[in-house]
Amino acid sequence: MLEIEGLTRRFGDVTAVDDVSFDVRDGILTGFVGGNGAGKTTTMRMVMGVLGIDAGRVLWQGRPVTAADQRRFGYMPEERGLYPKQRVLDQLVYLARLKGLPDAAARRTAQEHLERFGLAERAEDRLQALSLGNQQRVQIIAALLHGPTALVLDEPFSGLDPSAVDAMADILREHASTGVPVLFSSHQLDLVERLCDRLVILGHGRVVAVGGVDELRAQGPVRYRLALDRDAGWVREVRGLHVVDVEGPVALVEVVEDGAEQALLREAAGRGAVREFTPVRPALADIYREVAAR
Ligand SMILES: Nc1ncnc2c1ncn2[C@@H]1O[C@H](COP(=O)(O)OP(=O)(O)OP(=O)(O)O)[C@@H](O)[C@H]1O
Repeated sequence: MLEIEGLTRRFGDVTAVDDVSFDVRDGILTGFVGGNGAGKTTTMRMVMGVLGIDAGRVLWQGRPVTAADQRRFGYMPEERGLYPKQRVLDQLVYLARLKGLPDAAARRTAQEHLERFGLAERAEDRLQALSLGNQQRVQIIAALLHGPTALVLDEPFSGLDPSAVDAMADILREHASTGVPVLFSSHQLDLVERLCDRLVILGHGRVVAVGGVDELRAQGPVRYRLALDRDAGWVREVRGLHVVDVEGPVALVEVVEDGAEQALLREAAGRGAVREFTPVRPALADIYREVAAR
């Protein structure tokens, strides 16, 4: 397990990361989300030891992380940083060897990963000849080649087409299922919701929410969808509700005062047929908007 304890980093007057604490647990996919400039990249850089820490510490398996531990992690930095002019396979073999794999094993694992990401035919191309999405796939492979003990990935899904997103998601799940802790940042909340077990939401350098996706969703507003056989515009008059949307006979409302949903249902039943009255779990995007606005 990776434990991040009170990490803080300032750039001049800006406190980019301010007393940030959370765990990245073994065998679990942890999504790291937050608006532009929230401090995700800065936090990941400190975890990987490529940026100095002003306060706080990073623990790996219960003790302060060492450079040797960090070398065994798989890291996909925001700035990427492969060599555009080098051939794809040569580059991956070189990187795998740097991580300590013998030549034959390095070649075999690089080829297997290229195959998996649909890039086997591009192995002899220079990186710069590949599309940006394919360059991104190569970058991901570079982080995975050596059988990392933890994964720290900065926006691994950005720029990928849907089939590469699926391949990437499968690979992250696979790594997690072998007990590896996986932390990845993303702006794609639908993807994070689909993929993650846990979530850390950062806002202005601070942790604003952390927990299981279902747990966070359960803390969100309680909404109901009401479908009638006639216009539902009158729901705006019901006390204790926030009307999110009304379109003809269908309304989406949020309960502000306990019990308001019962009053709503009674009123609806008195006015005609109720075709549907169901609780709606808020999407992660709604939770995110709510906590980010705090
Ligand atoms: N090297 C640096 N020098 C000065 N300020 C920096 C530096 N790196 C980051 N910052 C500032 O720190 C804050 C956090 O930036 P960071 O890149 O960590 O956020 P982020 O959550 O990764 O954002 P994004 O989603 O846009 O990539 C921002 O205000 C940024 O301008």
